[in-house]
Amino acid sequence: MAAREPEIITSKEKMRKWSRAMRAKGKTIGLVPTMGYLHKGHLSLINEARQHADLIVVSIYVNPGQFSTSEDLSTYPSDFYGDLQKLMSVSGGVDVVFNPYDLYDYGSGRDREGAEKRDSVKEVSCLEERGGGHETWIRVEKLEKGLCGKSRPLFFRGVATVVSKLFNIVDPDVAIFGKKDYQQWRIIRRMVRDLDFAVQVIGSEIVREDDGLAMSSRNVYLSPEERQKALSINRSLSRAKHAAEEGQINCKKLQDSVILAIQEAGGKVDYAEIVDQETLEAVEEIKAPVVICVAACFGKARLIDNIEIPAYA
Ligand SMILES: Nc1ncnc2c1ncn2[C@@H]1O[C@H](COP(=O)(O)OP(=O)(O)OP(=O)(O)O)[C@@H](O)[C@H]1O
Ligand SMILES: CC(C)(CO)[C@@H](O)C(=O)[O-]
Ligand code: BAL
Repeated sequence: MAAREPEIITSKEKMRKWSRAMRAKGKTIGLVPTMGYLHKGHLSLINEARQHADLIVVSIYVNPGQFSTSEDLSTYPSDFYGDLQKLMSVSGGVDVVFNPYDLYDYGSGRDREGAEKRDSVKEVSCLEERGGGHETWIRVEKLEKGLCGKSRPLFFRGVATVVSKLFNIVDPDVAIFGKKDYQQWRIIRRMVRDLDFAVQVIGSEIVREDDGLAMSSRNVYLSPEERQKALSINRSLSRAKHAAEEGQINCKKLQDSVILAIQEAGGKVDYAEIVDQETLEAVEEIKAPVVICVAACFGKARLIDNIEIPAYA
């Protein structure tokens, strides 16, 4: 099939018009939210979206509201034209790339309120630091607290808020998220349920490199040596799953084995926890379906990965 160029829409007003026009024609819309620098993991989400919707919108937006001021917003990798080439290679194509310039631009009513308030707030995201006056945030209060939320306390606030904005603008029937970002997927599902968004949220399986490393835009930060060492993440997760299959249901023992393997490879473990798949609460023994979630740094790359384990006991 000939490569099809997606339409590029850069303003929220045009995006909304397109979406309304398509819905008026009876078309269903699938949204794949991304921050760009696309890889095969992203493309798998598009393929999944194709199974559920007539038209596909891929958003590419590096959201300042989910980065703290000490994180990598300014160096986050991007390659918009490379991304377009990749999107054109997807079977069935992509209808729209939504690459907004005005997501947090509210027109002439802008003020510097966000910046002025900065001193009184302990943690601010890059969005507030810039001071556009945005002050409405969505918090998924319990699910956002553990795992990545411990070291990135504003991250999920930023994600839930920007995803809500995208849902309001694109008005999709279906949205696809990768299970690599397991906590993010669970948070979006809970937000959609709790706030009655009319969007079906689908979690799509993790896509890995041939050697098992979970694909991630931030893998580009790894030196060849760090990349080799980072394989300890997936390998230790697979070993822990195997041990659970063999009857080891003590979570502390399993977690410790994962932490040790990553540390021995030179990684700095942020967390390795076994949690309930739905509530993300820590469990002591595997009796119901769990997921082992890991975040670890190799050099300047902070990588996350996980493995689901059904209950064996
Ligand atoms: N290897 C993967 N397999 C499946 N989905 C993925 C994979 N990597 C990313 N995704 C999904 O793609 C969507 C967009 O993610 P994003 O653009 O942040 O990419 P990323 O590779 O996760 O980047 P980062 O390295 O910054 O975390 C998210 O829903 C994410 O879970
Ligand atoms: C969902 C998302 C696009 C929101 O900015 C981002 O967190 C991501 O790429 O996973
Ligand atoms: N994949 C989630 C985006 C982030 O970690 O900033």
